[in-house]
Amino acid sequence: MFKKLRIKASTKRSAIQDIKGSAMNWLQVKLIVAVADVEIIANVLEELGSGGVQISDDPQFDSDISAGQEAVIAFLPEEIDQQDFLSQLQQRIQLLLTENLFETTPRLLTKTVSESNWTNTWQDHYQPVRVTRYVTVVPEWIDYSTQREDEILVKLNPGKSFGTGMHPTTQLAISCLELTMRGNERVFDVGTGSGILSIVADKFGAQSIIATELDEAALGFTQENFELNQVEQKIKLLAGSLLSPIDTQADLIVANMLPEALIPLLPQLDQHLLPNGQVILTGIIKAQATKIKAEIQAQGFLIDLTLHSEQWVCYRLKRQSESV
Ligand SMILES: C[S@@+](CC[C@H](N)C(=O)[O-])C[C@H]1O[C@@H](n2cnc3c(N)ncnc32)[C@H](O)[C@@H]1O
Repeated sequence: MFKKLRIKASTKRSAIQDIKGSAMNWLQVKLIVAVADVEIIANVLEELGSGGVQISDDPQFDSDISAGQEAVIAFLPEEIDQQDFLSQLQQRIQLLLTENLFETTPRLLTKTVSESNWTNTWQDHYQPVRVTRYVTVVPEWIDYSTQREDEILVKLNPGKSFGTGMHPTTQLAISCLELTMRGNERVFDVGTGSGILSIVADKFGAQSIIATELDEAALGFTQENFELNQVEQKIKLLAGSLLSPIDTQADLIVANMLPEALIPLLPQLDQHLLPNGQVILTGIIKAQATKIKAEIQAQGFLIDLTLHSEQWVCYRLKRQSESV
């Protein structure tokens, strides 16, 4: 029994077209984990560019799991480099194990499956989602009209990139943008993925936006999403790591990335932030919040707003020297 399906971009636009049309086989990647480890492993799968992530939680229906365990399941289309995906997945798990982030060691199972059993569910669940008071995220292929005058629509096409609006960290970042932005800000969006936070920042009245992304394979989808929302003129998309591709300063920097990317970002913030600038950081799992907080303070920032969702935390920062 699948208790929930987290909607994540599939791997390629052509894969989406295959989902909609002809039959194909997929590699099912199934990780048997302790219940407490579900979020982190689902997040890793999504960051690596998996398809829809299902979570199976009932041993009656799933003989691979026993009490206290759940299975996090992703499907990889034939056309992506599955071996590369699996090797990256194993490396990430190893890294997280060395940081003692799992309650138990995840068990990896793989098998080839036909698409028919899951793609309908995948599409059925990828529906418009009202993320905040104002923002609704809508899959490109769904006809949706605003339900309220002040509703802000963000149209997205799943691609290899992360950021469908369904993940708690994306939702935290959007909520924090909504709480923070007053209009006319220069915004940097680090690790833009699908581009969702840049699009939202534009809708909230940003003066200009620069988005960076390490994963060059995702950039085509990001650009398509900018065009879909007619914000491509406003947002400059740069390939590269963290803030390194940028040599200017912003009023607001937003980043939704795992701590392994956030920690090296912290020393880059000060030089990229205008006076009275603010920073929104999420992607932080509660177990790592203390470590991140210490790093934030060590870099001369303080946290003036904290938001939580499920096991995730979002911090808004400003310089300690500008705290009054
Ligand atoms: C969790 S996703 C967030 C995507 C989107 N911003 C959102 O909020 O949904 C993190 C993104 O950061 C990118 N990323 C990871 N490390 C990075 C780095 N060092 N520099 C730039 N982007 C990075 C990943 O490729 C991924 O697209």
